[in-house]
Amino acid sequence: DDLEEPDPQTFNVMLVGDSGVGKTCLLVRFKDGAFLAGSFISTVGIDFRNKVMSIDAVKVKLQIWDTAGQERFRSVTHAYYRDAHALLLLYDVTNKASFDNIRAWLTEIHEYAQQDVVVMLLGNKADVTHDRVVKREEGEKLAKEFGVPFMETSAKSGLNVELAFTAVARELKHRTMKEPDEPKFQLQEYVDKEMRTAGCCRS
Ligand SMILES: Nc1nc2c(ncn2[C@@H]2O[C@H](COP(=O)(O)OP(=O)(O)OP(=O)(O)O)[C@@H](O)[C@H]2O)c(=O)[nH]1
Repeated sequence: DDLEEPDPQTFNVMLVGDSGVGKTCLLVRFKDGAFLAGSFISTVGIDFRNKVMSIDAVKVKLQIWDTAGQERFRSVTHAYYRDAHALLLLYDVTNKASFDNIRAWLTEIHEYAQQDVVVMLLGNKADVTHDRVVKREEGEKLAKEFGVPFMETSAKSGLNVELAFTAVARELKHRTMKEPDEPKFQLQEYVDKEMRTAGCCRS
């Protein structure tokens, strides 16, 4: 162990959204680069995984909390909102109800989370074509209405998974370690730019 190395700054990131939208899969994809196919094991209560990332040569540690989407665990997860620096709010593009519930999730976030929490809306399962019921434009529109950044992801294909966590980590790092004359970090601009350079279709 190198005792000279200081502990990296730690940020708490919480994954929230209805049961089955893919929160656990998104975390596993990000952490292990794998996809949990097959049977769906619903999260019970809350679970977390750490990941150290390098942002502009500065190490930051994300402590990622995977919450249970099921209603019966809501009171457990409420207690964790207060300590969250960022929330990744997911819906499933193949499940209209999960999208319609986003408004209720945002209300809950306003009620329990810190006022300056970073929120990003993610439309997951973007790999699915036939069963898609929520258009990307609808996600964009809702995000705009609430003033939160948005992108579509796929835990299955890996689309934008790294980017979602990196963007949030950048925003949080920027907030805490900003140089005095450094301009404010623009999360949505960053995400759009990264998606363009990755050759991802915006049309
Ligand atoms: N096609 C596709 N399926 C996915 C994707 N992400 C998750 N799934 C599937 O969706 C189901 C639910 O995924 P989970 O990650 O367990 O969902 P969750 O949001 O953690 O659910 P709770 O723990 O109950 O809140 C599983 O069967 C996954 O295989 C994705 O990006 N694409």
